[in-house]
Amino acid sequence: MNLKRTVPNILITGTPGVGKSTISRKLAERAKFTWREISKLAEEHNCLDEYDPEYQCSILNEEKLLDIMEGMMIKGGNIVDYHGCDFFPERWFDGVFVIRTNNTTLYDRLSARGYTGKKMENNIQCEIFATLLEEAQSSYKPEIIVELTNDNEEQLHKNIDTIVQWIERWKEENI
Ligand SMILES: Nc1ncnc2c1ncn2[C@@H]1O[C@H](COP(=O)(O)OP(=O)(O)O)[C@@H](O)[C@H]1O
Repeated sequence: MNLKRTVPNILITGTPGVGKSTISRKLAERAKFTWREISKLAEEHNCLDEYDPEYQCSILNEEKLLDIMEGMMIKGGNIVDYHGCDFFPERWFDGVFVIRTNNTTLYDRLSARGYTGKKMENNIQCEIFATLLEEAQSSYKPEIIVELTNDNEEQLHKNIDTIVQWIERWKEENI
């Protein structure tokens, strides 16, 4: 059976605070795609295991979450938003957008969110070392990865336009 998608699936990834949710929400409205917010899906479907005191967050039951999402991803038109990307099946995604933010801006955004201490430090380091970009590069083909800087409102609008245009181009090339 040929299950070729007629609209792409998109992954929006990056360090917490870079603007994944903001971009995903706006993009879902513009492109009429479905926003699959992993943290919300995990909560709704009981995919969160015990609390990790070091990282100050609940541990995601990845296997369970992937089983739940499998059916959602078949038709395309999904925007998946998560601060990790290596555990998803590669075949799910046609485009992987890695969102980046400069460290000072990220620090301010995470402070406003109440992050302090080790949690703040880990996230800033994650951005400094481009951890998510590297993770994307080791998990997906280079031609489907796009890195976008998201420091201010102007860039936010530009990024949405860039992804909308990318979707249109994908459709022209794949239908
Ligand atoms: N391009 C941008 N310019 C200014 N503020 C932004 C921009 N993108 C996101 N923000 C703000 O930064 C904070 C973190 O954004 P959010 O989308 O929640 O990040 P993430 O989903 O990656 O954790 C929010 O307060 C959001 O309003």
